[in-house]
Amino acid sequence: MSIATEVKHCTRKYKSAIALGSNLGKSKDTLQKAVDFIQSAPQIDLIRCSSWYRTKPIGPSQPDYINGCVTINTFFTPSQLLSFLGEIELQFGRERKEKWGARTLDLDIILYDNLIIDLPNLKIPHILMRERAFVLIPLAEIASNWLDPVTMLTVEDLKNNLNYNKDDIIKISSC
Ligand SMILES: Nc1ncnc2c1ncn2[C@@H]1O[C@H](COP(=O)(O)OP(=O)(O)OP(=O)(O)O)[C@@H](O)[C@H]1O
Ligand SMILES: Nc1nc2c(c(=O)[nH]1)N=C(CO)CN2
Repeated sequence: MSIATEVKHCTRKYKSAIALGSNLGKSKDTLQKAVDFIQSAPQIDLIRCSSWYRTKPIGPSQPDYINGCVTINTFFTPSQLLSFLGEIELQFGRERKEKWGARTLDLDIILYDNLIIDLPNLKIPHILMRERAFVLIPLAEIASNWLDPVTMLTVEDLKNNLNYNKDDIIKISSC
């Protein structure tokens, strides 16, 4: 297990997994454009993009989501990556209203190398990743062997441990 309270400066690229979600507006277009944005950053190389899934909302009553995941190699530190993703969310008109409420775009850092990051505004691995089918199913498609540094289980193992209704998460298209 590798615990880091912060990575101050990257002298090499680190692998990271990002979850994307949207349930307001033209969600699939938004997500596709967000992937274009992510890969246009000089500090980022896109490795893989999962399929897109239509998923039932967890939380308050709201429209279905489109969800997916990407893996990247990046020179961004975890905090720089969080700021970069926050800027993209804002560009797509994201407003923070209610917790777990509807949003045009949500970008979460799920994993960053094999590091455990515990900052006030940033927890990696994402604290809810192990219970979210809408994260683990797309992520297992593109990074099944990645080890969660907290449980030392692979993404595939975590996915297989999930209890979820198969009708609540439907693959709709490739990235
Ligand atoms: N791994 C992470 N990825 C993205 N944001 C994170 C992470 N860990 C902590 N945060 C913090 O979570 C804050 C709230 O995020 P956000 O508004 O997207 O929450 P949410 O999408 O409603 O809920 P959830 O975090 O459960 O998906 C962000 O401002 C960020 O500082
Ligand atoms: N299906 C689904 N449900 C959610 C999602 C999401 O991306 N997909 N995001 C949430 C808050 O981040 C809350 N609930």
